[in-house]
Amino acid sequence: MDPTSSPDWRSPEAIQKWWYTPSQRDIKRDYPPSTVIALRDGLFEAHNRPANKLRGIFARHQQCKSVHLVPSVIEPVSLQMISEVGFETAYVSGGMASMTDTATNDPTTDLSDYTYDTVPNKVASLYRSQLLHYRTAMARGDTDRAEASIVPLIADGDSGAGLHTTVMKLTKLFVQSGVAGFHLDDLLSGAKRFDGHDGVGYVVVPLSEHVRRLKAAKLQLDVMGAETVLIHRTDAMSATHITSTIDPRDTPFILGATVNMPTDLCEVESGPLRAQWKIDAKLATLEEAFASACPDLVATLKTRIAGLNVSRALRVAQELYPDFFWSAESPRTAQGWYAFKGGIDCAISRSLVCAPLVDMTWACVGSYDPKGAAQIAAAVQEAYPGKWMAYNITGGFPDDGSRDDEVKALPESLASLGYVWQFLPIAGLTAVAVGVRSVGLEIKKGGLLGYLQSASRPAGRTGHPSAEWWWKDMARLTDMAADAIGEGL
Ligand SMILES: C[C@](O)(C(=O)O)[C@H](CC(=O)O)C(=O)O
Ligand SMILES: [Mg+2]
Repeated sequence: MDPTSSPDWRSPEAIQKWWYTPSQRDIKRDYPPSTVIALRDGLFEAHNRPANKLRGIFARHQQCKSVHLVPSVIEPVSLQMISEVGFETAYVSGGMASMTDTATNDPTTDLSDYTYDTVPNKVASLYRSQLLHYRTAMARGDTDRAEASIVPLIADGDSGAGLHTTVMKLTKLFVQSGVAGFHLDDLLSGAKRFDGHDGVGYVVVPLSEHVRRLKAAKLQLDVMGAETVLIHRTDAMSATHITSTIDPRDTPFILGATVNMPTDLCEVESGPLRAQWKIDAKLATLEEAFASACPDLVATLKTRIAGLNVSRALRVAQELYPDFFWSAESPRTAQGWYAFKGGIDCAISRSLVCAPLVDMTWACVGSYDPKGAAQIAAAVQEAYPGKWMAYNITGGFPDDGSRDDEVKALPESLASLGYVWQFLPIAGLTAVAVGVRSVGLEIKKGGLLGYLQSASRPAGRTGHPSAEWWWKDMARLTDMAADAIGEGL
């Protein structure tokens, strides 16, 4: 039955009851059901089956203390292969989408500067390909295969593409696309530098802005009656800058100059002068700077600045010790960004604020750090026992010098820390590259026979996308439709 035709669709009591169900009861909401009702459409568009399936998969892994390790997928054929070899979920990467499918067709680096329908469109085509595989498996009477074709997709929502209205539109597109879960991060879109030039790496937004992204997404999910899994991602671990100092929760991580420099950073030329400026300015957080300037009063400072943003905290510090110098303004970049001390403490602090707003937390890492993974897990699990957690294995890793036995044991060790989902964001692209290259080389070497031996016959033996599936299973459904429509006479 269409949920929108039920009186529950517009009943505050029914929404409240839904919010008490196991999938919803741990989410903190600050808005009443009446807001949700006011924003509701008269159409039901959520694909809750994959979302609920995903919830079941995570719950099972949590119960078994295992972690679900999955690759990403970049197109429908890979997705089907992923499902056939037994993966239960798949990741749809923004970075990989930006290299393969953007509205302008220009492959680019991973900057989330593509139009915000890019990843939802990718998800939609993958999801709809699953439905085709579901139909053909059912036509063969293979109900298990049909069910296994529905692989819940977890997608990259990047930074939400804008302020709250855009986040809500993006969320709506994701829900319409058939996504089972998606993540939103705390980055400033398009601002990454990959070479660390001038000390700029990842730029984060204030925690309050990230919280607004997550709340906007959850509100939209509520509006649509969607069970979609919402994932918080923080890039705090790699953050070097922040766009604003307004949020008191960011105070411990804002860096300032402890030396009163004759120029501000943005006034000096790029290059060596700029690098030297940073060395001379001796950057430190306000508390670190105060601890070395006036160690006796640091305990008092800590109590007095709790809950204050840096501009208020600086005033307090200068009341306590009038000679104290510290400036968050002078190290600002030409773009106006503030210097920021990213790292594990910041990732933990952000994860703890966001955990109650979402189903899963993820602190994005550039390489595997067992100690860091354990610290984050311990902090999140202590505050929110049973909160689902994700871990990514990105970049060059695991070919980073780790021993093979360490790499092999990694999923198990993550599982023991409480992680339930571990994913390989660029594996989909790498797998296509390796597969196509190896078949291509066989064709070059062996001609037609090379193709038969390396591609066509193995595909025929393993099922899709074999000629049999193409010409028989799928064609049978098309022919059935033609028969049903008849000759038009
Ligand atoms: C996970 C990620 O967001 C992605 O788009 O796949 C990227 C991956 C990468 O850049 O290697 C990320 O980690 O930011
Ligand atoms: Mg991404």
